[in-house]
Amino acid sequence: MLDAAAPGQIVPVDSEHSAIAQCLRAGTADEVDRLVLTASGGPFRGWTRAALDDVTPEQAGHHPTWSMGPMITLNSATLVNKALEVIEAHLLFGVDYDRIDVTVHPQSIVHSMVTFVDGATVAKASPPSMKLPIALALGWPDRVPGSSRPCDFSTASAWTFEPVDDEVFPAIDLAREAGRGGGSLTAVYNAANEAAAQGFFSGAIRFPRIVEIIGEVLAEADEWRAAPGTVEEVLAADQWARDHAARLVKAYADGVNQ
Ligand SMILES: NC(=O)C1=CN([C@@H]2O[C@H](COP(=O)(O)OP(=O)(O)OC[C@H]3O[C@@H](n4cnc5c(N)ncnc54)[C@H](OP(=O)(O)O)[C@@H]3O)[C@@H](O)[C@H]2O)C=CC1
Ligand SMILES: CC(=O)[C@@H](O)[C@H](O)COP(=O)(O)O
Repeated sequence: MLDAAAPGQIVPVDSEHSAIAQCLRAGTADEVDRLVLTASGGPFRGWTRAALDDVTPEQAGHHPTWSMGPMITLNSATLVNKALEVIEAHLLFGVDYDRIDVTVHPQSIVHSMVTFVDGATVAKASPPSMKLPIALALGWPDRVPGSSRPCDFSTASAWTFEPVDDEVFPAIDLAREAGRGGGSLTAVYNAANEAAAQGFFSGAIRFPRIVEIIGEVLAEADEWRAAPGTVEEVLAADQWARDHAARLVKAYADGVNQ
């Protein structure tokens, strides 16, 4: 898709990538040091790995700051949403995985940031609403007046940032590995997640198994490391990963390591 698009033809709508696109206006491509994606941390921020074993689909369906559909809400809870956003940021902005960070910002007001080579970090802030990024994408590169209410600095508020707990939430590390691996591995990651998520929604597997299954599918995915020549090859990788993840879901549901 990136190869087929004309320069500037793809305008991001997702709040994080919209924020990065806005921050990037503050400098040249050569002046970019790091991209910093913000994550709410989801409903289970601060939980232990053991506590996640008993999470229900209903609990995973309650996002702390955004009202979204069931799949992206579950992906936010596993941090797979942020993992996919890291992959997307790499593809959209051409920045190496080593230079894309994630920070947990539970208030979801700073939607992402760019750090430049002189040490300046430019952040994009607005109350959590998709109206602004959608309006900006429609009007791009012009801003649409009144598309969202701005931050209110007349009352006290605190914006906090903390590191991701990669031990409890390994989804982002796995995505970086898949991205660095190249080929169709990121498609494998996405498809394995979708199949494992269905397993969780149906009650076949526990919550932490979703990301464990992604890791297990990726560990067997060496045949998909080659750069795909056609869309059909990507779809074949997608189907292979869905089938493999579904087999793992069934094995867990049948009692192995559940
Ligand atoms: N909601 C938000 O604030 C944000 C959403 N996004 C992204 O936007 C997308 C939509 O999210 P959201 O609106 O929250 O999700 P919803 O679950 O509310 O909506 C998803 C829609 O996609 C349709 N759909 C799902 N699978 C297929 C398919 N195979 N073929 C055709 N239609 C399909 C569903 O149809 P049906 O109802 O019939 O199943 C549904 O109408 C996601 O990719 C999400 O990551 C990104 C940033 C923010
Ligand atoms: C609204 C939006 O753009 C989502 O991507 C949202 O940011 C997801 O929240 P998490 O940060 O919890 O993944």
